[in-house]
Amino acid sequence: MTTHLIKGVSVLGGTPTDLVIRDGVIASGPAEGVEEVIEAEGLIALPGLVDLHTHLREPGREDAETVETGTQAAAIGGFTAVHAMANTEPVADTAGVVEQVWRLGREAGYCDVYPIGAVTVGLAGEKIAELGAMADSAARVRVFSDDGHCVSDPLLMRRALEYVKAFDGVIAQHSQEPRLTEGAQMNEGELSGRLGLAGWPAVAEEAIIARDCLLAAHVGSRLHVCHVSTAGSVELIRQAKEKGWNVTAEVTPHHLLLTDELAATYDPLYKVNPPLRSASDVEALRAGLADGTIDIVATDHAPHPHEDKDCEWAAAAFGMLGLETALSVVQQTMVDTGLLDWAGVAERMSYAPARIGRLADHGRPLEDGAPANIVLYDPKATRVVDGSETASLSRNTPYAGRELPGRVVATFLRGKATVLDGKLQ
Ligand SMILES: NC(=O)N[C@@H](CC(=O)O)C(=O)O
Repeated sequence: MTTHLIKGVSVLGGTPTDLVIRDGVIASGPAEGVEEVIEAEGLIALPGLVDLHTHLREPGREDAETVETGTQAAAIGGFTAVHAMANTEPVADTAGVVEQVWRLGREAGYCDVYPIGAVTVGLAGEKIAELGAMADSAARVRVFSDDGHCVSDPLLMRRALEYVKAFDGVIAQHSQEPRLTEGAQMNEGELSGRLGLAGWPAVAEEAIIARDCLLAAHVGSRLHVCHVSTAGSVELIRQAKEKGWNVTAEVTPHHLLLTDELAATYDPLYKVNPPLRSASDVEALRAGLADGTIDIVATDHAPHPHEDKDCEWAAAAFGMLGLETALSVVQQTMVDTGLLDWAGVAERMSYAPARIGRLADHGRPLEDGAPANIVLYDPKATRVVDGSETASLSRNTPYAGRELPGRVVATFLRGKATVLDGKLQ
């Protein structure tokens, strides 16, 4: 394995220093035997990013994404670990499917893949899946989610929360009261009325979050709230944390930047679950992420082939790409606004998601002896996003034509460069 010297890099935005990567770890002592030097003046080194919420689509929808293309997109975005959501075909609700996804990730070699197990069989919300078998499998599943669907039955949710305590698991809930969102197309408000699209009320998200926080506290288990999108949700999570309950939460990059005003274009690129919300929700999400109420940024990378997006709004699939642009959007919304420093970004995009997923080798400070999972990032670069150039198999980025700051220059997975000079290796 190549020994790298990264010269003059600013670790988490601190004073420039040299980093040596030898035999897959960050090495101490003099830079002996260096084979490749990376001049990193002006670049920031962060621990490899960890995504708790990625849709890789394999098995079943390899026309939208495969484990290989999705992890290539992840590496380009600076990620060294992704959690793969369970809504594949077949659903990842057995040890066999999660092991298949885990193995495909290892074979591709761009990024570690940690499969998420479904909470209920077939995501149908009727019967608890084989959570223990998935936890005991080679994939060592710790995160369980029916994402795309809410575990709406309170008794099933209670049982799932109780069940995962045995192996220190967590239920990642897609908080959406189904009866309140039947046929919903976009955020409920004055704009949905004007556009004639069925509204998706904030309370549909908030009612489930409130219920689940109470359930998690009642049984003493771990709850993770997926893609928080409203100001009211932030407030509920704040209250749960004040009470000391074991609740964590994520926000997506798109909910930190984009608003429901974009639905006025009727362009399904902006159709997503949960929907883009109002400017005041965006402000509350940014504040919640800054003060730690929301623990992490997770991409909810949701690739869809063009035939599922290139159609009228009501018929289009929900979801947007996120892996390749996440760090830039976080820079624009949180760092360039003064809400977070780079250490704060490392906490929310690497350390904390690794803790929630119980990952040992990711989300570690860039210290001697730590696995060399590293991203080198140029915060001064800018680019206009080209929607036709994605490592992802799909093209449904909501940022096409938008100028975003920053550029991932290199990504290292256990000392092996997966990206160098912005290009996949
Ligand atoms: N987030 C999305 O808009 N889409 C997700 C699942 C979902 O509907 O939540 C997907 O799998 O496409």
